[in-house]
Amino acid sequence: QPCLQSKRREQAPDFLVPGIQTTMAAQYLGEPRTSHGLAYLGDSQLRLVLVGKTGAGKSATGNSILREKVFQSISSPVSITKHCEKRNGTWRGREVVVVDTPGLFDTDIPDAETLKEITRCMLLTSPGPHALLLVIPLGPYTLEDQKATEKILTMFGERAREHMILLFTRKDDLGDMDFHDYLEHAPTAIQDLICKFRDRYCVYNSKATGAEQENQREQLLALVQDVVDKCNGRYYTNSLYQKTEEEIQKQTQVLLENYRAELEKAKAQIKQEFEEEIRKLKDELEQQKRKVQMERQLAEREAHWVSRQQTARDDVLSQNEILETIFTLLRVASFVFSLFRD
Ligand SMILES: Nc1nc2c(ncn2[C@@H]2O[C@H](COP(=O)(O)OP(=O)(O)OP(=O)(O)O)[C@@H](O)[C@H]2O)c(=O)[nH]1
Repeated sequence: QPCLQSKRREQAPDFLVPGIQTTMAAQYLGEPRTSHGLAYLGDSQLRLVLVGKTGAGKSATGNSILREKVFQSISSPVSITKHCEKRNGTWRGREVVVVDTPGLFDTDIPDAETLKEITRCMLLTSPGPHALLLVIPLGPYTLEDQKATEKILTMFGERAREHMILLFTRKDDLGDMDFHDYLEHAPTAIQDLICKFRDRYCVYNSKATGAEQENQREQLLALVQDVVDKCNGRYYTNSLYQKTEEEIQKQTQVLLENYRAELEKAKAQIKQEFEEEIRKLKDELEQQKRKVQMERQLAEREAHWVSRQQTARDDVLSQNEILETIFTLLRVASFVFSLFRD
C-alpha cells in the first residue's frame, strides 16, 4: 500500500489543550480503564458508526450502505444531521446496523451537546460497534478539516482505532484519475492518514448507482469484515459501553416484566369473562364454542406478548429517559475515572 512519506513521529496535536471536552469525550470513547470480557462470537449484527465533519458525506454513505435513502443528505454549509440516527439493512444474511452521527467533532460544537450525542451514539451501538467509518471527502483539506480528524483520532483510543476505517467520499470527483496518482499530489496530512491506516481505507462514491454502487458497497463491507476478523471477531467495547449495555439490559428486563404482568392480567380477565359466561350456558355445544373462542383470544394475547418481547430493547432505546439515565451514569463514571487519572 502507498506510504508516501517516511513515518513521522506521532505527536499530540497542539490544538488539544487539555480541556473538559477532550478529556471527558476521551473517557467516553477511549481506552478502557478496566479490562473485561464480553462474549463476541455469535453476534449476528454488524454495527457501523459513521463519524466525520459536517458535510463529509456520512449520511450519503449510510444510505449507500443500506441501499435506501434513510438518512437525510443534502448539500448545506450547516449540519443537517442533528442527532445520531440508527437504521438497519442486511449484508450476506447478516443484519447491518448503521449509525449516522452529526458532526460530533466539529470544533465549534459545545461540550454538553457533544457528550449527549456521544451518549446517544453509545446507546445505539451498544454493546459496541464493529467498525468506525471515518468519513473524509476528497478535495481541499483545510487546517480545520485536519484538526477535526486529529480530534477524532485522539478521542478514540488506540484500541478503538483498530476498528476504524478511513472512507474517502467524492471518488467521482477524481474522474479518470487513479487514486494512487491523486495521492502523490494530495495534501501531506492525507498522505499521513493513509500511512497511519495502511490497508484500512476505501475510496467511495456515495452517489454511485447500479453495478458501481453494488461493487463498492461489497468492497467496503468486505473490508469491515476483514477488520473485524483481524480483531478476532470482536466489536469495539470499553467499560463505559459495558455500563451502557448493563443499563439497557436492566431496563429491558423491567419492561419485559411489565409486559409479562400486563399479559397475565389480560389473560386472567379473558378467562374470568368467558368462564362466567360459560357457567350461565346450559347448552354443551354453546359452552364448547365459548371455550374455543376463549382459547383463541388467549393465544392472540400470547402472540402479542411475543412480538412485544422482541421489540422490548428497541422500546427502551426509543425512550428519552434511557438517554438521560446513561448520560448521568457516564458523567458520574467519567468523574470517578478522572480521580484515577495519572
Ligand atoms: N458527488 C458526490 N457528492 C457527495 C458524495 N458524498 C456526499 N456527497 C454530497 O455531499 C453533500 C453532503 O453530504 P451528507 O451525506 O449530507 O454529509 P453529512 O456528513 O451527513 O453532513 P451532516 O449530516 O450535515 O453532518 C450532499 O449534497 C451529498 O449528496 C460523493 O461521494 N460524491
